[in-house]
Amino acid sequence: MATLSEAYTETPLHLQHIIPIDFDSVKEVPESHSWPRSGDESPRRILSLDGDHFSLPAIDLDSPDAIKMVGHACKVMGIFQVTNHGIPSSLLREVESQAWQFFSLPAIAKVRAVRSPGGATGYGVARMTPFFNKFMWHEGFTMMGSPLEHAREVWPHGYGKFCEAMEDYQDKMKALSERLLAMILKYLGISEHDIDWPRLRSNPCSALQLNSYPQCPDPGQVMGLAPHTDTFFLTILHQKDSAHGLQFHREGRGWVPVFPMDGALVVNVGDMLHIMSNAMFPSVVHRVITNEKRHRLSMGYFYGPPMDFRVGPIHRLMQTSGQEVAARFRSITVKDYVQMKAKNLDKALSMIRIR
Ligand SMILES: C=C1C[C@]23C[C@@]1(O)CC[C@H]2[C@@]12CCC[C@@](C)(C(=O)O1)[C@H]2[C@@H]3C(=O)O
Ligand SMILES: O=C(O)CCC(=O)C(=O)O
Ligand SMILES: [Fe+2]
Repeated sequence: MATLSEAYTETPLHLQHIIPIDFDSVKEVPESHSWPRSGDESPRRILSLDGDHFSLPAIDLDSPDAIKMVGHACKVMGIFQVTNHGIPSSLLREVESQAWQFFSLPAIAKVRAVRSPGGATGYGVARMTPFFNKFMWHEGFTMMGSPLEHAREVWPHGYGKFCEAMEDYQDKMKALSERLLAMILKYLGISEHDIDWPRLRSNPCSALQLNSYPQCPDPGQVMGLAPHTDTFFLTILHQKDSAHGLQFHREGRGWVPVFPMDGALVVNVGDMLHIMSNAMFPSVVHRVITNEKRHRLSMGYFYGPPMDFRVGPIHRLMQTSGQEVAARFRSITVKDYVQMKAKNLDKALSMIRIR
């Protein structure tokens, strides 16, 4: 069966710029990284916070109402926070510390772990970079399972702790993703008979992405991560301490900041859950802005179905109270959707939309 990395090898080569600039050596923002200062997409454009403090709901996963609250948050916002998620804080600290050690290395050392052209894992700019005419103030490190192959290039004699922490984190994130997905399906009234649940869980596509947003001399000019939706079912994000930067887009309100909450993880709906829920759950558009004083780190875990799984609106959802609801998307294999997204980014969803 094809793997997620194999799906990416078909991304056209001209869509690949890979190595980030050496942020330590730049004293002012180069033209290549300077985004328009005005307009909706400007990094400066945010929700006016005066008198309008908005905080993302934090759901206690151990609460008896957790299923209802998770489902409701998926429906109205497509993004929420969770507490009592079962990820030990010691592991979160260890992953932060390992990520920090990696991104603090000189550029020449990080490049030893660079993502190969057509590859999916390793160090580099965000995959979506070629869709924008400016670069982002960001560097990332992507893993799908063990990061050994890259880590031993960076630390030939000391890669053990990095690999151990990243593998343990991915195992625990996978379990949490399964738990959240099960809650979401339960909320939707979907049983194991309505969906091939064992196969869905058998060989999921997943990735861990470490994100680094170095401090920037002029944050209003740069974009940490440009607006996008995530491809898979859901993303679980951990933000290191209090440096904020993540914003999501809300119709009629603009860009809403997500302030990190100690001990909470951010969960957002991705395209595949949007498709399977027949657009009941929005695949939330989000972006990241940077800080002048703080270097920000985040870790995103992406969880989706196996590569050969067909995603489409769940049939059961289209038969509510005896009435047939029309499917809003055609079904597509995960592999084809990943490739479509790699070639078309935000146009991919509309390419499979029926109505
Ligand atoms: C599994 C993945 C999702 C992702 C591409 C990737 O292979 C690993 C990194 C992910 C990320 C993070 C930044 C935004 C994004 C659009 C990108 O360019 O790389 C997402 C990708 C995605 O969800 O499609
Ligand atoms: O760094 C963040 O807060 C968000 C990262 C993100 O959107 C991603 O990795 O897809
Ligand atoms: Fe994202």
